[in-house]
Amino acid sequence: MTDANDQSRQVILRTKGVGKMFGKFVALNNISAEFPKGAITSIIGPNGAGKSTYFNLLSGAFAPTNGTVEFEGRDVTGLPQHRFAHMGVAKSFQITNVFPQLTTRENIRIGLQALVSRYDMWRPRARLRELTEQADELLARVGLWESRGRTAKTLAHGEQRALEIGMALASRPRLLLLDEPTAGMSPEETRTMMDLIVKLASERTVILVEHKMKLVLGISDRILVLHHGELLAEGTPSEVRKNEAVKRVYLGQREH
Ligand SMILES: Nc1ncnc2c1ncn2[C@@H]1O[C@H](COP(=O)(O)OP(=O)(O)OP(=O)(O)O)[C@@H](O)[C@H]1O
Repeated sequence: MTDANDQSRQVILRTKGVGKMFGKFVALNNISAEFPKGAITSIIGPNGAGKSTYFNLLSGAFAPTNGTVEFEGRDVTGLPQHRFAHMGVAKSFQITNVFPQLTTRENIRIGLQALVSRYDMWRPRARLRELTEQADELLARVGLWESRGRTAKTLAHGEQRALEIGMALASRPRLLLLDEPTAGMSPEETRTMMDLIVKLASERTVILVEHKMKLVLGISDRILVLHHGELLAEGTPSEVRKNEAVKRVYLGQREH
């Protein structure tokens, strides 16, 4: 975790009064929040709270109906998704998004190849060697180097999610957005994924969506709590844990 004073000095992402309507339904209402650079910020809340909708606004998948999104001090509201990727924002989804027939290494290489310029077509062999080295480095970082020759479909669910994160890292993002990275995982896979997130956060900012509060309390620098599309609470894990409104929302839920 980073020092609290450092965090307050630099903000990588900010939303000002963002809202999202689906027809007449208000999925998200007037959310203003700041995401400190170099920190892990988790967005939590019960089912239907608006977490995924907020995630989609932060990653540029949706434009907000109202309000603005700023990345590194620049207004990026409504910019197309690929512009977010170019600026240094990468994301991974709840649903695993790997190429099942390809090997683990080939999957990562595809992520890297997306960054290849036309010039590289003239020196394919050198480029392939370079890509393979970079892919192996990324595979090691997400704990999959030993599985580099396996086809992705034979990997366990947790390993597929790690692979997807490896693919997201190929663009060397400054901000990594993760939507429920432990969804559907066993307790052991969940622990491995949490360790990986902490490791990755030492090199870049991480924003995480999660509906199980307990899971993120130990690893987050800051927590935002959404409920019925509103920002119910925000603060450090201990502040949020003590918050009466948060306790009420989570009370009686089996898994938190
Ligand atoms: N495309 C859409 N069209 C209409 N309503 C939507 C759409 N997407 C989300 N909603 C509604 O907006 C509200 C917030 O949904 P959202 O998926 O953001 O919640 P969530 O906190 O991520 O929930 P979960 O933990 O179940 O994934 C829900 O009531 C949902 O039904």
